[in-house]
Amino acid sequence: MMSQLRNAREHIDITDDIFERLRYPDRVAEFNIPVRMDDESVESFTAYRCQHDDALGPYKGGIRYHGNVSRDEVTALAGWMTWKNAVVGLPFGGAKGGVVCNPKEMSDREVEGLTRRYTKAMRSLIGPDKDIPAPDVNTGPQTMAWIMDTYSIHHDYTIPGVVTGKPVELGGSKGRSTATGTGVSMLADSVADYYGKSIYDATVAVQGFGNAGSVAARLLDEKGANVVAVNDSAGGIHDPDGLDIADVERHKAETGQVTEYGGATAIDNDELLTLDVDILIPAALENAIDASLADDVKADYVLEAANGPTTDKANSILVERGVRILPDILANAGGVIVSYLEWVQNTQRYSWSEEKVHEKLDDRMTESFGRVMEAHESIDTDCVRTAAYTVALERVAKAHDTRGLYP
Ligand SMILES: NC(=O)C1=CN([C@@H]2O[C@H](COP(=O)(O)OP(=O)(O)OC[C@H]3O[C@@H](n4cnc5c(N)ncnc54)[C@H](OP(=O)(O)O)[C@@H]3O)[C@@H](O)[C@H]2O)C=CC1
Ligand SMILES: O=C(O)CCC(=O)C(=O)O
Repeated sequence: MMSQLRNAREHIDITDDIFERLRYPDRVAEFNIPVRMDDESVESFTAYRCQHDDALGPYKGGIRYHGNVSRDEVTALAGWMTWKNAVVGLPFGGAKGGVVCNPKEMSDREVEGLTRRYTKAMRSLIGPDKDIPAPDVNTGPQTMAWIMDTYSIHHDYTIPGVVTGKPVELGGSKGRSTATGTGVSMLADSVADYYGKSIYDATVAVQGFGNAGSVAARLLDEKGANVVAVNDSAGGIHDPDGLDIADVERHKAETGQVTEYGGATAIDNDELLTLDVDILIPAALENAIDASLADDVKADYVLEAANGPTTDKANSILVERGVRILPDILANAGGVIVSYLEWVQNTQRYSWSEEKVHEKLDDRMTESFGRVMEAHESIDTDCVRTAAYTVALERVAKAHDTRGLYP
C-alpha cells in the first residue's frame, strides 16, 4: 500500500507534512475476544480494528474473519479503504477490522458469540458518525445484524446506521449483497468502451467464488462474456467453451465448493491465474499475483475485485508488459458505494428501490472511472493504479490541508 502511495506522490504536489501524516494509521486497536465454544471450553481470539484516516468523514470499511488476519493486514486494508473512498468521492475515511479465526470450523452459535464480544470490545470506537463496519471475507448480512443488535443493546435503542451490509429487513440497502460484483461488471462496460473492445465475447477467469467473485462472474456471463474458469480455496474448474455460472453457483451452494462441477476440467489455483484469457478477475485475497507469476499472466486486462491481489513488483512487470490493470480501489468500490447509499438511507429513515440504487451505483462507477482515466491521460504513467492514487491522494491531502493540524 505504501509503495503504491509513493508511486502516486511522484506525480502530484503534496507537502512532506501531509504525506507524513498519511503514512501511518490514526489507530490500531487490538482485542482479546473470549468465546464460550460448544464444548463449554473458552477460546481466546485476537481481533483488530484499524482506523487509517478520517479527513473526509467517518471511518468506513469491512470486517474480515480469516486465519491470516494480522495487524499488518488490517492496517494495509484500512489504508486501501481511505484511497478507495476518496477515489470514488465518498464522504468517508478508511478503516478495516478482522478476527484471526476460521469460521468454517466454528458453529453458527460460536461465530455469533465471537461477533457479539468483538462488537462489545470495539463499541466505543464505532458508530454511525464515527466508524461504520461492513462485510468482507467470511462475513455477511447475518454478521452485520449481530453487530447492529449488540451495539444497539449497549445504547438502549436501535441504531441501524452503525453498520452497512445488513439484511434488508433490518435497514440494509437493496442491492448491497451483490454490489461489489455488480460494480466490477459495470467497470468492465466502461473499460470496453474506453479501449474500444467488446467485453461481451471476451474470455474471463475469476479467482475466488464468494460475494465479489461469484456475482462478477454471473453478471459477465449474463452479458455474454465467456467465463471459462473459476475457483475457490479448494481448487478450480475450467471449460474453454464457457461455464454456466448460475449452475456453478447452485453447485457451490449445495457442495460448498466449485470443484467436481460436472463437465469441467479440474485446475489448480495458480493455473487459473495464468490461463490465456482476455480478462482476469482476482476476487480472493491479497498478493495472489506476485513477481514469480507476473510473467506468466496472459490476460490483457486485470480487474481487481479483491483488495491488494497484485504485489507492487508484479504490478510493475504487468504494466511493463502492457497488461491493463484496473486497480482494486476503483474496481471493487461498488460495495462501499452501496454501503454509502445504505448509510444515507438509514440516516434519512428512507429506502430506495433496487433500480434506484443500481442507477446511483452505475453513475458513480462511471464517473469515477472517467476521472481516473483523465488523470491517467494527463500524467506521465502507463499505470492506471498510479493515476487512481493521484486522484485519491489529492482529495485526502486537500482535506488535511484545509482542516489543518491543530484542533
Ligand atoms: N464483500 C465485499 O463487499 C467486498 C469485498 N472485497 C474484497 O473482495 C475479496 C473477496 O471478498 P468476498 O468475496 O467478500 O469474500 P468471500 O468470503 O465471500 O469469498 C472469498 C472467496 O475467495 C476464495 N478463496 C480464498 N482463498 C483462495 C485462494 N487461495 N484461491 C482461490 N480462491 C480463494 C474463497 O474460497 P471458499 O469459498 O472456499 O472459502 C471464497 O470463494 C477480498 O479481497 C475482499 O476484501 C472488496 C470490496 C467489497
Ligand atoms: O462496504 C464497506 O463499507 C466496505 C467494504 C470493504 O471492506 C471493502 O470495500 O474492501
